[in-house]
Amino acid sequence: MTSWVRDPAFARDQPFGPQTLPYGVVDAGDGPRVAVRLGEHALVLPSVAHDLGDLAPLVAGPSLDRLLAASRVEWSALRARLISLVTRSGTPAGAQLVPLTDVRMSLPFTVGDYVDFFSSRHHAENMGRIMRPGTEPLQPNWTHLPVGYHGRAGTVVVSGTDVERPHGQRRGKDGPHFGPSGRLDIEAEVGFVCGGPVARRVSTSSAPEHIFGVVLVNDWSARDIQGWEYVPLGPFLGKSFLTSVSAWVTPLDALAVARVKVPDVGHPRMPYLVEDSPWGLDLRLAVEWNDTVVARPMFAEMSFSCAQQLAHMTVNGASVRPGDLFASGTVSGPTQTQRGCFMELSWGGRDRIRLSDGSERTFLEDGDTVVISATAPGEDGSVVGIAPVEGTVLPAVDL
Ligand SMILES: O=C(O)/C=C/C(=O)CC(=O)CC(=O)O
Ligand SMILES: [Ca+2]
Ligand SMILES: [Mg+2]
Repeated sequence: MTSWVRDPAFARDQPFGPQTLPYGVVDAGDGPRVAVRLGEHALVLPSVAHDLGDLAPLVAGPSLDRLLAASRVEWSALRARLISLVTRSGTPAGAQLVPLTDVRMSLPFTVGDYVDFFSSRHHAENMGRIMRPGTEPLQPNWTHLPVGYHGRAGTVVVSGTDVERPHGQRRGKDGPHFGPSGRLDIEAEVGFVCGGPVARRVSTSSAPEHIFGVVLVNDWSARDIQGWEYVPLGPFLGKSFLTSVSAWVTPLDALAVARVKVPDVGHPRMPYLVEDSPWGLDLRLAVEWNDTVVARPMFAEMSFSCAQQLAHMTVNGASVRPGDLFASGTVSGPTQTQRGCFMELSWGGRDRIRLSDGSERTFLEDGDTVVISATAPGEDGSVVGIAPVEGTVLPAVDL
């Protein structure tokens, strides 16, 4: 039986086949509406409200906020209903299936609190070697807890938003200078979108009740601003100017087959960080710089899982609520071509990175475009996609 959806990209061997079904918010000229991605099309969900029955109100609003505020039971029920709807042969009455080229995407949910972790051992060690030569690359806390900082939720934007080069202070030989960043960088990360009931002290085993799904994150970073400002309190203006996320949220349910154990850290984890079932994820990222793939970071290398990060974030009594977003930290692997930022790829600006047009780079130039994409293994040999996150650098404004 073939599906009523006629789109060659809506196939199980393609990232956005019926095994994925990510949610986003599209505007096809009649305002923002919740949709599910089918290959290179968006199915506008209010148009099939009749088939969604009692679950239709979850996707009736202008964002994913109501869906996020529901529960894992409802998320799984809606997904099951959608799978049967998009794989049947008969077109549902009223179904509005729009090519992605005809819609404008918006930020799919209202971002609550935003946290950025630092859970790649390779990234942490490389940054230590580059930024703090001659010292131990890992701080003594690193293997014991997922190091992180609270970021700026209000500057999280949807994929496709331009990135204006930020101004700021940086270190100079004769004291600090002010001006446009000369070391604008990316950070390829995986973001976890929270949902479900407001909760505190979330255990690793109940973390999936509070994690709706996954996006890709580009944590744009101005290394010169960061290097001058961030001791001892951590990143501030060097990262708060913009953080980009995918336009589509891949449900955690789509990643069941991709679950893997996180690597050992060399000693037992504290009890609140022990997992009774593994929540590492085998996501394979690709970083494209002006059409050249410059890195293929492996998320399975991350030393702390999303469940451990959420457990840690709430163990002190802090609450998590729908719309909160936490990012994994830059995803870097052990090899040179698995590094998730240009600071590492160029080793602090020492080495030049060659692009396919023959040009060379260390950090971002005005007009450059970066696209981060990812896939994961799905059921029965299928492939699950995490929608790409893309941005183009604009020159700094005149101040
Ligand atoms: O180790 C450093 O000096 C700096 C590290 C970062 O900038 C990384 C950060 O923002 C967290 C992460 O993405 O892993
Ligand atoms: Ca980061
Ligand atoms: Mg940022």
